[in-house]
Amino acid sequence: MALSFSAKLMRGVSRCAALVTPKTAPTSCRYFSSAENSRVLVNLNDKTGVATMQLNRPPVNSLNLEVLTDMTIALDKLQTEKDCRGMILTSSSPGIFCAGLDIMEMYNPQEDRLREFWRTLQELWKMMYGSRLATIAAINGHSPAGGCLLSLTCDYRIMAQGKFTIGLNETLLGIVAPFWFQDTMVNTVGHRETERALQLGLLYSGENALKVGLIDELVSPEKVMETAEGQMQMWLKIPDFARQLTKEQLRGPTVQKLAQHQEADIDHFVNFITKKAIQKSLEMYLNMLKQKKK
Ligand SMILES: CCCCC/C=C\CCCC/C=C/C(=O)SCCNC(=O)CCNC(=O)[C@H](O)C(C)(C)COP(=O)(O)OP(=O)(O)OC[C@H]1O[C@@H](n2cnc3c(N)ncnc32)[C@H](O)[C@@H]1OP(=O)(O)O
Repeated sequence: MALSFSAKLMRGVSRCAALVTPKTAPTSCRYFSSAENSRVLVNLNDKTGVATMQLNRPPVNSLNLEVLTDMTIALDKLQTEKDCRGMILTSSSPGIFCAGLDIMEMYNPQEDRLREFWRTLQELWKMMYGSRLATIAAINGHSPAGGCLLSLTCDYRIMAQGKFTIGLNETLLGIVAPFWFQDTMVNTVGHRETERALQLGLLYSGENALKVGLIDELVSPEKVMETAEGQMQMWLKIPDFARQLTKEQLRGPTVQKLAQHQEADIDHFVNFITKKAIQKSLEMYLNMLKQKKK
């Protein structure tokens, strides 16, 4: 019998439930996952109640099924820690926050895995967008497509200055951002800017992202984490209950919309991605990425 998503989550939680506390760790800092080969590195500072989650899948932190699953498990675990109040999402590879979904998950896919991949992304998005935690994205590098989406699920975004770009560029790959990607963008920058950005597949510079409100602050790369930590202190001055209910009122309807159409959205995604023309577009985009190096 197929396991429900939550059953799979519980299985995953029990597999990685042991908290690892390396001898070198400060006593206030608990490591949920610190092995260098973990795809997601998570630690919780018991003194501040703030967790840090680092994407750790070099070279570009593209999101495959395993990374999405690990993030979902880690977030679930943090949310059940009653003393955890905030989370900073960042990357262990300065220069690349996240290259978005792993295109290899969508290119020549096996249908079962493709379905599981999309469902896991949906679940992660729902958990992140509706999280009881105050969440801040410390965007320390490029953040296209799914990378931009991840940052948009946070309550506040701080990006590193430099040549990095951010945006929902799906149309450049010949694919379409689904309604819940669009909703997240509309809720952040408004309808008109989303129309322009998504149709053109705009990748914004940090300066332009700041102008349209896609990010909240643009700071030098070495200041990204300390700015995130400082900002988090402000968010945590607000009583959790009041902040969480306010977030729920503002974001709940958007989360509910996906929850109500989740199965149809998976069918739609699978039908769309497996079309010959879409596979051709993905192939051309992958070739373009490879050519760029030569
Ligand atoms: C009508 C309703 C429709 C319903 C739904 C239908 C459709 C579904 C929509 C799906 C939504 C999709 C969301 C996505 O996130 S798609 C992914 C989009 N991502 C990108 O466009 C980013 C592509 N990557 C880059 O632009 C660059 O890699 C970079 C992030 C700027 C970093 O540049 P650089 O440091 O120069 O690294 P390289 O380009 O050399 O990359 C290193 C290797 O990594 C491979 N790579 C890069 N990105 C990805 C990726 N997203 N997935 C898989 N692989 C990736 C790249 O090819 C290099 O590989 P190599 O070393 O083997 O050559």
